[in-house]
Amino acid sequence: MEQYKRKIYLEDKPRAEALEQILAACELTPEIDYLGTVDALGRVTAEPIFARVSMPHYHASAMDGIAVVAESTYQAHEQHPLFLKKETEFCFVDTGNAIPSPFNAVIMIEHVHIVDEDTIEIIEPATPWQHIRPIGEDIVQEEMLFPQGHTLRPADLGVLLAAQQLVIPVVKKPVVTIIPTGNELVEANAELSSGKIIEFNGTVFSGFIKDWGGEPKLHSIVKDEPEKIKEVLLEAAETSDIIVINAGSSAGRKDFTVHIIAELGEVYTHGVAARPGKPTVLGKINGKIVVGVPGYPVSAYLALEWFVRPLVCQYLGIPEPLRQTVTVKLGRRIVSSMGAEDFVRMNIGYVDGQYVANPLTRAAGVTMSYVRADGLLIVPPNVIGYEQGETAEVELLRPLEEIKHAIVFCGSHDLTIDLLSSGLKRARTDMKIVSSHVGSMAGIMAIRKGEAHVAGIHLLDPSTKQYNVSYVRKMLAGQDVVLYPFLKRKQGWILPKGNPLEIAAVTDLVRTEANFVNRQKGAGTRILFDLLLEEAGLEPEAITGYEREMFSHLAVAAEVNGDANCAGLGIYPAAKAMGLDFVPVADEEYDLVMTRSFYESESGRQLLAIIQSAAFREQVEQIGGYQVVENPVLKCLAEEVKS
Ligand SMILES: Nc1nc2c(c(=O)[nH]1)N[C@H]1C(S)=C(S)[C@@H](COP(=O)(O)OP(=O)(O)OC[C@H]3O[C@@H](n4cnc5c(N)ncnc54)[C@H](O)[C@@H]3O)O[C@H]1N2
Ligand code: MOO
Repeated sequence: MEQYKRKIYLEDKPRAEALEQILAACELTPEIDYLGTVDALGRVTAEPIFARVSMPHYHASAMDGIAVVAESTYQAHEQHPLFLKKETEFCFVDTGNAIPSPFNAVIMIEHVHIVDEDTIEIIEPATPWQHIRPIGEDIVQEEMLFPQGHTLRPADLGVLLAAQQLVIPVVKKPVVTIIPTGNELVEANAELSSGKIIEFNGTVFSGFIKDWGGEPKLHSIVKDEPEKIKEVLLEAAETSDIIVINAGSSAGRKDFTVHIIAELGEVYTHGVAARPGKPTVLGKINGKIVVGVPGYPVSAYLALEWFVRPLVCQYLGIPEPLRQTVTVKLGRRIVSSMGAEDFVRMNIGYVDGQYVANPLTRAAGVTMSYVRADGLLIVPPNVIGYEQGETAEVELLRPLEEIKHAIVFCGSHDLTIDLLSSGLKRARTDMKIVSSHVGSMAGIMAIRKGEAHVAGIHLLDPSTKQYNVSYVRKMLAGQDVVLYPFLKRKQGWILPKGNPLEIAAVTDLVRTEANFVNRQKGAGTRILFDLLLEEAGLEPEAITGYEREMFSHLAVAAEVNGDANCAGLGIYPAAKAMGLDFVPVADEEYDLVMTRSFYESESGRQLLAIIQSAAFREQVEQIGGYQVVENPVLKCLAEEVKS
């Protein structure tokens, strides 16, 4: 599209300034919907609402018993029981009954002695209006029940019905048209080919907009054709209150969102000083605000929250909801760029009485990091970051209670952890495992720094040929931890189907110049590979791809799957999962190192009970290449490590 030049340099406008501009530029006057009360849940009142009748609207008995004239009972006393005659001096009433005149008090049936059908005896006087709900005790006719701008909750609907308000003026939900654009986008059920991307941002945006009180209208995918995009934008400006156009916001050859908005209306901002989400476009077409959010999902979700949520709230006349925050200790150093805000997705664990948070990947295309995140650390523009161990405030994306009950699992990746996780969730709906796959060494370090409850490790000591024990004794010396034997699993060569290069030993990698896929430093598999090299008298330089590091067994298998000249080292189930060949090299011991306080805690006991259950063992052994250690005896006791 020759008429539109690439825009290479974006602005760095402070987010608050960009927002202020569009809030001021938004010309919408909220409209009113009149809804039946029963349909008004979650809606925002457009006007103050007053009671049409009182509740109760008559004097009502608050108890089961008898109605009396209080003044005529004053003589009653234990020594001078008073006898009352039915109809003239008392009448029976039940809770909720109207109190007939001239009665003005109720005595509970438990305090009444029934002498015969027409006579009762009381031994205590009643005070005027006791156990009577007077007219308007709850709601007084004409009182204001709710101001405008109130979001109606279930109990609010009860009040409205009781006050005979049957039609409620609520603010119309602002209609937000969402326009996904891109030639590469396809529907989720399409046949996939390289370069095609499933359109899912639109559905996520719709969900957010519903949650915020708007009415999403998801347009079908629009191709990168300026004329088509213009047509859709102009139509959306007619039929909706706010427009969200997705992608085409940065510097690509077909990123012309900004030019089209400028042509059809005006652009206020292209580029905000916040990451991810920087290449956001803010403008207006025919009186309607257009928010051009970047394509990368995480950037898009944040940009939507920064700019679309405030527009929806302004329209509805409600404040923006604030997230709960928690103070955390940072498990890792956080680096941020000066002059821009950084939104860092964080995992939070509750370990040894404090919240510890670690950053997840900052890649804007990794949706799972947003899905897994417990919170967002927002680094202000004038802060270049935080040191490890510093405290910081994190906005929560989940309830704190949920975070508090999570078992923080660190260390080497193993497929059985997912089984353990679902087993735990089945046994205890309030508990879960949060795992991060950082490798065995980093797992031990996390235990040492009090950032995790459990770490899965498989570290072979080349000198003793023994797994894990020497590492725990050395790296966790002086700490209150135990080493729990968990699994035996097969490690071996992960190879393309049919093993075309006929690899069976490390020397074969050199002979065939196979493309090796390594694991990251500190991973148990990496240590095993280095030992194999050493035993064969080889240097890392002899291996093609020694520097190519993957962070999990499955990632290694996925690499091998795509390349007939490839080879990796990893566990059998990863090879099996991808239909690859496997040549066993070692039986390794995958153990769990945990703080003693966790081992002895209720959560720890629960976790070990699942590990030792027959059902779990069966599930694990079915995968193949695994054996759960039966009747395990702790390999390392806290006392040994401590001394
Ligand atoms: N040379 C530069 N390149 C890029 C820059 C830059 O400043 N200079 N910014 C990067 C950043 S940061 C972001 S964020 C993205 C924004 O890209 P666009 O808004 O132009 O989006 P696309 O390129 O069309 O898409 C990017 C990516 O997003 C995913 N995507 C897009 N639409 C959808 C959808 N409807 N559903 C799901 N996923 C979607 C998809 O993975 C696309 O590949 O630009 C960087 N580049
Ligand atoms: O701004 Mo991009 O949105 O950093 O990923």
